[in-house]
Amino acid sequence: MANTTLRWGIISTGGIAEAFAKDLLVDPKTRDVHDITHKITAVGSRSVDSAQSFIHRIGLGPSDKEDVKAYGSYAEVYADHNVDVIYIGTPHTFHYENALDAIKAKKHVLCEKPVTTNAAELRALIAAAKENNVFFMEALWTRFHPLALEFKKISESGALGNPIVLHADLSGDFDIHNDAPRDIPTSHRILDPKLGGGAILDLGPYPLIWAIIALFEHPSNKLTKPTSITGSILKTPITGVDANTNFTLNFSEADLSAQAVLSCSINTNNTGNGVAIRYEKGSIRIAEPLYRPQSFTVTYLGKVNGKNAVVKEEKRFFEYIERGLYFQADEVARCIRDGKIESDVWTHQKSLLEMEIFDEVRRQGGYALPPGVEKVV
Ligand SMILES: NC(=O)C1=CN([C@@H]2O[C@H](COP(=O)(O)OP(=O)(O)OC[C@H]3O[C@@H](n4cnc5c(N)ncnc54)[C@H](OP(=O)(O)O)[C@@H]3O)[C@@H](O)[C@H]2O)C=CC1
Ligand SMILES: O=C1OC[C@@H](O)[C@H](O)[C@H]1O
Repeated sequence: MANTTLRWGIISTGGIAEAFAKDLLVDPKTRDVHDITHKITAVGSRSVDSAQSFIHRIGLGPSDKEDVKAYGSYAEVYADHNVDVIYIGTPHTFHYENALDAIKAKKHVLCEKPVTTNAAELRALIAAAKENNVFFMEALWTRFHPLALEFKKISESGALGNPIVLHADLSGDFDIHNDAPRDIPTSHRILDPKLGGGAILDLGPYPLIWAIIALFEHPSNKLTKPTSITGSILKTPITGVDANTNFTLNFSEADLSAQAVLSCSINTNNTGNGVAIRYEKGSIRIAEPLYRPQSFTVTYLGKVNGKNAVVKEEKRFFEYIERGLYFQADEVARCIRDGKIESDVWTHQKSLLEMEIFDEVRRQGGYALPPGVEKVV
């Protein structure tokens, strides 16, 4: 098969943009991928110095054969004819306007999670992507990991029966209470409500993605939305963002009767339990961290001497070069090559479901973002 080269323009020069750019530069052939190549042709930042320093940090410099442009604005990247697709790594509350600007410039877009601050913004972006005939996807990288693909196969094989209950938590202690000195300032995107701070928008996508794969995507569910969403939020008095959020989803519309119990926190660490899914005939436990697990254990239940017992247990391990952010980039490249405006794996519908759930959990928990932060309501 012919090799397709996708030319990336990177918007912003923060933590995840750097990790993503470095992963893009991992030669696909070392991962046994031969149909696509990724090339970074432009980096845009609010400061040209920052763009230049970013290019240097990711290992592409003036002496490099690659011609990478450093721009002191995002708009110049959208206008660059040597860019096919824009990667957006700005804080959540800028995703809508950055993605819209890129789409209007007829660029394809891969936008960090959470794709927007609410469902209304996302609906507007999906409409804009369709109108401009460009590819648009939320960067839910975990969905593209080989572990997730293998998990899905086993989960849907029928060997375990239908799923019944899923528990998943992703937490991180960001040291929000450490006053002397506070580890993160109140202007940090995790604490600042103007940047969509708090647990639900930042960490919530990860427990949710496992519920989406195991329950929403399960053939017995027939892609029906949760029949109920129940959310509970505990806010931090420091800035009023959600520190501890729990949400429960029931899937009982089609041929499934299953519940997801999900949670995320910014002031304590993970539980140590990862994801646990109990099925009619066994269970699957996925190791932490939920955004990049590297193993899962499948336990099969059966009858031994007439009693319920574990009849088989299998542990599967997965190794990735660097962080594994390139799997989603490969999907983007193949979709664009094939003329698609949407991934079949992480669809617009799934991102929309995610944002609708977060809207409802924030509504029930009383976490409203400051006026003007949500650009479409
Ligand atoms: N997929 C994953 O594993 C991860 C995803 N994320 C997601 O990526 C996004 C960014 O997170 P992260 O990289 O940690 O954030 P950082 O704060 O490290 O970087 C954000 C970058 O956005 C740009 N920016 C534009 N406007 C602002 C503003 N007003 N305040 C701060 N930065 C601004 C800056 O780049 P510049 O100055 O160059 O314009 C900044 O460096 C979030 O939406 C988060 O959810 C985060 C971590 C991991
Ligand atoms: O996407 C993410 O994954 C890892 C977390 O630590 C981070 O806060 C989040 O943005």
